[in-house]
Amino acid sequence: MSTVIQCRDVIKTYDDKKALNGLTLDIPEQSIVGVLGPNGCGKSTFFRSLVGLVQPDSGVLEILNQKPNWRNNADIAYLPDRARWYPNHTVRRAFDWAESFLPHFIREQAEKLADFMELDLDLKARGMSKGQEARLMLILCMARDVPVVILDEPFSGIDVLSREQIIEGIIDYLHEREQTILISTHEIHEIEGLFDFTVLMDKGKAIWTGRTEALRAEYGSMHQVFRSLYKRGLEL
Ligand SMILES: Nc1ncnc2c1ncn2[C@@H]1O[C@H](COP(=O)(O)OP(=O)(O)OP(=O)(O)O)[C@@H](O)[C@H]1O
Repeated sequence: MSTVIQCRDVIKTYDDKKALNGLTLDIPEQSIVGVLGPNGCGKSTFFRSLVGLVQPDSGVLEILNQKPNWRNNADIAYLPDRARWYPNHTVRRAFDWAESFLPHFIREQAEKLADFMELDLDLKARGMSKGQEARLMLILCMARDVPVVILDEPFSGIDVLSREQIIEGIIDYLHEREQTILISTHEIHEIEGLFDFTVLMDKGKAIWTGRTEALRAEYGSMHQVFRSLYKRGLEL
């Protein structure tokens, strides 16, 4: 299977802190990838590097067979952590904006997802709960027909019941599409069934990468995975 992302010995230092400390991994195309690890292990820095928002100090990083650059960002949907929407815009206006400015945005798909996630098109961002705003941001990425979707903690702020409902629905939706989807999350126990492929990070490195079924076969439950692989215990 061909790879869509390749990283070799990528290092990124902030002041004297190594956010990425020799990150090496390959991500196969058309897979749903969980990028997991404790707070501060470098997940967001990895994602920001993939869209060119962060320049690594050294190492090799390629996405869609190119170094990250603004031109191939048209083919990547990226949801940053802590993303917010313009307070005065309704969901409908956000979709108008996305239709004009986001390459490969499919409005019909966005409206289907909004309906499915019970997000009223007339709701303004300033009147939204944290969870409703998180749904809007998720839809703006998921409604794009691009080869790579990168979601940095897309479920934070969404309550457990809604999260389960949304996740169940998007499993079918995602498996119908020929995209590579990277998702970082701390909600591991609820969504581990979603991932074909898992990257476990710690201290700026990938400490395990591979098919999720191989991870389970090697370690058992995700709980056991984290007990075995993270000496600091369960911090997710
Ligand atoms: N702009 C920055 N300036 C200084 N340090 C930073 C910056 N961004 C990240 N860091 C540091 O780099 C390390 C990795 O941060 P990063 O946000 O990539 O981790 P993370 O795995 O996404 O964490 P979390 O799960 O808490 O979101 C942390 O120690 C963080 O404090």
